[in-house]
Amino acid sequence: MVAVGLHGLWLSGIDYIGESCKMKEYRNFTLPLAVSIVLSGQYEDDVDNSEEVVYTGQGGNDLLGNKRQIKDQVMCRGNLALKNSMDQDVSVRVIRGHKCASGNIRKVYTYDGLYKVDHYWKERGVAGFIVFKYRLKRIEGQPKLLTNLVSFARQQVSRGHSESDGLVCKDICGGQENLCIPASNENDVPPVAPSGFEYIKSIKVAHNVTMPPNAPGCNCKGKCTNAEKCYCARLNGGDFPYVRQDGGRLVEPRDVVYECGPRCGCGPNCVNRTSQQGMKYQLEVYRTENKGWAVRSRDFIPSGAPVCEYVGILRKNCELDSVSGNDYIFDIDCWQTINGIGGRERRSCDASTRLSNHAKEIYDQISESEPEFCIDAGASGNVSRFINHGCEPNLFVQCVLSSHHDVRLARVMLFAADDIVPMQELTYDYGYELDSVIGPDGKIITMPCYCGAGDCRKRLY
Ligand SMILES: C[S@@+](CC[C@H](N)C(=O)[O-])C[C@H]1O[C@@H](n2cnc3c(N)ncnc32)[C@H](O)[C@@H]1O
Repeated sequence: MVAVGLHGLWLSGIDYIGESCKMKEYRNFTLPLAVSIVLSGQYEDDVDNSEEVVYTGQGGNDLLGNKRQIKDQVMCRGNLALKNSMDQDVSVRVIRGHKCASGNIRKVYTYDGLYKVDHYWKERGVAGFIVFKYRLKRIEGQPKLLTNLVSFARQQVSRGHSESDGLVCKDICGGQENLCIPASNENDVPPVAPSGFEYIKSIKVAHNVTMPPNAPGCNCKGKCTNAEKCYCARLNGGDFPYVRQDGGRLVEPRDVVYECGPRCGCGPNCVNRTSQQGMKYQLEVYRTENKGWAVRSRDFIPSGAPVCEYVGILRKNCELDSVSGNDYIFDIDCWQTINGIGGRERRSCDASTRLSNHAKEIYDQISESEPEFCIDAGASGNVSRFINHGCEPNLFVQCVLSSHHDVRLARVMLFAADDIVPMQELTYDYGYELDSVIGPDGKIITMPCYCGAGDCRKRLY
């Protein structure tokens, strides 16, 4: 917190601008002036109701012993600073410390927004000594406060679901995934559960789509480790796309990731099968105010980790022309992305320069400027069908080839673009070009974006 400038003091819970400050900005203020407080359960007299906090002033507390009040507090330093902030209507940052049950991190801190001190008083605290009390109220119009849902246990929110507010379904996947996926709804009255679709764990292929034969594989045994000898590593440009940390993390986005497949000699735990291991993070579907359903994680997700595959029915795009109103179509546009077609942004690694002969034969057949195939998760899909678009997303789309090498039918994986803290909405960039969606009457269709990002372009398409 000190390093990022959120709270400037290592030990004290009230950070303030002191009386010696000569900066012009504070010329007209009475100093000291509080700028941030940390609520960490240190004071026995603190009351924390999330949006409203009663904060105990500083001093008189046996910080090194049993943390109890051992003498009266005095109206100076941080205590005076909080009073001055109230008198001068200056907002204060509130940071909460959450105890971690395990791991090396003993406490996780969350920045919970700006509050204003609206009242202060003096009273005899629980231990019989004078303490100052400050009532702070959270300023309205800030993003919803999630801290009361968050109880960190080394990068993880409790996996029990019964305590989660608004639980409407214990497991939308009915036990199909490695972990259950609860759904909660605190927005509708009465609170409904997600419906109108069948949960499927893996891709189903439409009857008129023929999957390519299995691609040749590597001769490695057990786990692939030698990038020079491994055929699949060579397809990836001579290295493995994943590092082993946390069970496999993708180092960077690529045009295509070639994973080991059915004809490879390695076993199921090879790092080059990272996207084939199933879901590892506790995801939750929840109802939003204006975007329908959304997905968040109750676990911390490290950058580069696989989150889920976009699963649905693998269909020919030409079949969909007559179908309108399906919000769950994912075009497999890997080839178009590799070639920067239709405004798609090319990625840094150019896989097309290092394709196997087998893959090149397939690529030579592709002349389409529009994707031929898509994944339709309208009627059948997995949790990814609930993930919304974000203009500053925390997931990215990665095409993965594992059993065959035909990019038109690549698997679509979502990976963490950044470290993702628990309870943050998961989003990816849907990649629509503005004005690219045309209605049956030939007119452009637009859709507002409510992702809430600072840089939101305000339209999904
Ligand atoms: C694949 S679905 C995502 C899940 C969807 N919210 C639901 O309730 O099932 C895509 C649809 O969600 C909505 N959506 C996704 N991202 C959005 C955003 N940033 N702003 C507004 N609506 C969004 C749009 O209706 C979009 O067509």
